[in-house]
Amino acid sequence: MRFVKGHGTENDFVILPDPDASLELPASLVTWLCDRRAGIGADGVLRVVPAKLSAEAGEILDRESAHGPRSGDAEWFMDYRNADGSVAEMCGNGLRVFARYLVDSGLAEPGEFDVVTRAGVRHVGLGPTGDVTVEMGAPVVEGESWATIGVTEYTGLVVNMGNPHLACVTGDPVGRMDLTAQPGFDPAVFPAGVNVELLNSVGERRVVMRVHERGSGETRSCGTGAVAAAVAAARLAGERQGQWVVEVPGGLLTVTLGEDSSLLTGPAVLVASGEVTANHA
Ligand SMILES: N[C@@H](CCC[C@H](N)C(=O)O)C(=O)O
Repeated sequence: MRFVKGHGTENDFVILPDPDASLELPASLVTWLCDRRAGIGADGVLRVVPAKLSAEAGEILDRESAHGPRSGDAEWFMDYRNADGSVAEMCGNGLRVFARYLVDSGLAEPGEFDVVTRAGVRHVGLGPTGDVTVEMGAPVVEGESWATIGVTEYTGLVVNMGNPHLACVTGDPVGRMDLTAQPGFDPAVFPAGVNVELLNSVGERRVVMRVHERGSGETRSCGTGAVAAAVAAARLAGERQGQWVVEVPGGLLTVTLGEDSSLLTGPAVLVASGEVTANHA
């Protein structure tokens, strides 16, 4: 099996090209690929599938066609899996790395194009090298909820980015928090689990964020989480739009909040490629 390894602000992925849509991805294969000792090691897997060969992508494109002609142009479907093998709707850093892979491998021209994700069609923009920007859609704020870390409870904003987030702005320094275990959360609000972001405001339109991701544990960055964090910080500052810098353990992301949209910009790099023989249980 051919693979490429890449990361976006150290949120890392195993990329699996699947040009004829023949690759099966049982959870056991994904967890083995993502295993940092027994496998390649990653926070998730990105399967690269031609949209026209994927029934799932076809359904998404049909559903989206009402939103405009652009969606029909998407050539590639990003099949994203978390490190535990679970399927997620969307991955912002993954999509930036996915786009970088398409351009670097000659499957897409530098510039702008669309990619199908389970959360819908997403527009990406990138040059032959450098940062990648993703149009992340409109963040949907669905009220407030709580998360617990140890005995401490944090209040946060429920933000739907296609996938579920709870973004908690706090005065407790996030650098000192123990995010090794899944934070407690309200299963009535998040029946399918949640990605939990903890953040401190550290300047004008600048936050420091750590995240515990559903299905992957603590990661060094989360793109959808960075947008959710910017939305929470903006609301607290009485703002709705503008550009926010989100410092994550793996680097810096820029989030631009618009009236009905959001953009995520940051680095996306490919670091290795090779052949792997699946020998998972
Ligand atoms: N790291 C991703 C989010 C990946 C999916 C998430 N763990 C979920 O289950 O919703 C990002 O960069 O957005």
